Amino acid sequence: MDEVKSEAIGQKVLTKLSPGQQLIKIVHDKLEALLGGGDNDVTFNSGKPTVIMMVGLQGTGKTTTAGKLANLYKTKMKKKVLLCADDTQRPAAIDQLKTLADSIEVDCYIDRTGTKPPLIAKAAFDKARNEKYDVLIIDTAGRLQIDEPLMDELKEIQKIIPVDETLLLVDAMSGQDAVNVATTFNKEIPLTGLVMSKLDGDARGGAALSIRKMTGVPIKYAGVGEKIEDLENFHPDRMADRILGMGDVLTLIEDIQAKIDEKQTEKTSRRLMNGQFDLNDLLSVMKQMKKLGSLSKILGMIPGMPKISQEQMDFIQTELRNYEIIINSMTPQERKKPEIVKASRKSRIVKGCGLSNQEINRLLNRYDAMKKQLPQMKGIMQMGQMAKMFNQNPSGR
Ligand SMILES: Nc1nc2c(ncn2[C@@H]2O[C@H](COP(=O)(O)OP(=O)(O)OP(=O)(O)O)[C@@H](O)[C@H]2O)c(=O)[nH]1
Repeated sequence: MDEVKSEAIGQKVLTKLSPGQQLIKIVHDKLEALLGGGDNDVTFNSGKPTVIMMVGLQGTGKTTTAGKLANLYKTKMKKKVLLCADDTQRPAAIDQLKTLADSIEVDCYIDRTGTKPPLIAKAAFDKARNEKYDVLIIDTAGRLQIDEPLMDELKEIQKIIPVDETLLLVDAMSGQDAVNVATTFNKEIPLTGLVMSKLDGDARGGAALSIRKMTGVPIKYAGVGEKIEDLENFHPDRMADRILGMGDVLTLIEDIQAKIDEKQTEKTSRRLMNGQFDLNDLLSVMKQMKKLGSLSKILGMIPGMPKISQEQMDFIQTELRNYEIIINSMTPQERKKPEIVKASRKSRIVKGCGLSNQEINRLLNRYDAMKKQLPQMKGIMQMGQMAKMFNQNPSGR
């Protein structure tokens, strides 16, 4: 399809979206462009082995990923693969790679005689060339932090054998640290690609964006689990989705739009803005939240929200239910002016709602604390307004 035509279709799709969705789509596309670009896969040589060197700090997943790549190239691309255990720092790493190699029936070059890593790499390369392997994957040593001996060793390997791909392992969970590591590695030994490991974890993966931007090096693969088949080619669009939590944001906006009682929300918002907040307002906010589903569902849909355990969630839900029961046992005057609820009123409410004095005190203390946090409360109440604004057509039609 020619570009003009596809652009016209793209515009048509865009104009069908609400302004909020359009905004998210534009940000998404921009993110995708920033994350992608460049060559997103390994290019294989013909007639001589393609040499891939895995580098990175300790525990980032080099050995595991070396095995995963060997498996991918062997099973999906029918390549003859040789692994090289060049991590002489950690003897267990040699056994780890050998076990992985055996499990996928791939050859593994091992030298336990104290030979220096660059010479082991050279011997493995000679074997790969002489025995017509398509790919040689070298698992190098990791360090706790970047140091000179490590860099010298890697530079030496690059000097004595023709390394086609130097892939840096980046742990998605390590955030800004990963950005610093990648930038330093790339300055010392030019990288041809990055592998983000542990993307099956909780990390949103914002580090991928910074690393891509800071180094200009393409992200080629994503590790999505501990098993040998848990490796994917890197998809910038999926990563953009993940960073934005896009599906979730749209669902949240739609849910709010569909379920929130706009008139009630507006009324409560206005009262909040005027600094008026009583127990009737609290009851109304809780009723609106109930309509959106469980609290954990709402919090889970907001990008960047820390995970809350089921136990904590159950506790919060019970507290909210109790507040509702207590407020319903109060007189209209008490709801409007909770500060008048003293000992005798409390014992009447206790009798009415079947809960304890302590629980009533907790509600009143919470109410006091909330009143002090009115500015943030305003923001929450405005979500309903935002949803409305997002779904309006900009031309007003
Ligand atoms: N969940 C998850 N775990 C991973 C992933 N990749 C690697 N791991 C785990 O991370 C841990 C460290 O992986 P290794 O492959 O031993 O790391 P390394 O970089 O070779 O470590 P050193 O040899 O000490 O430098 C292991 O427990 C792996 O199973 C991934 O994509 N997801």
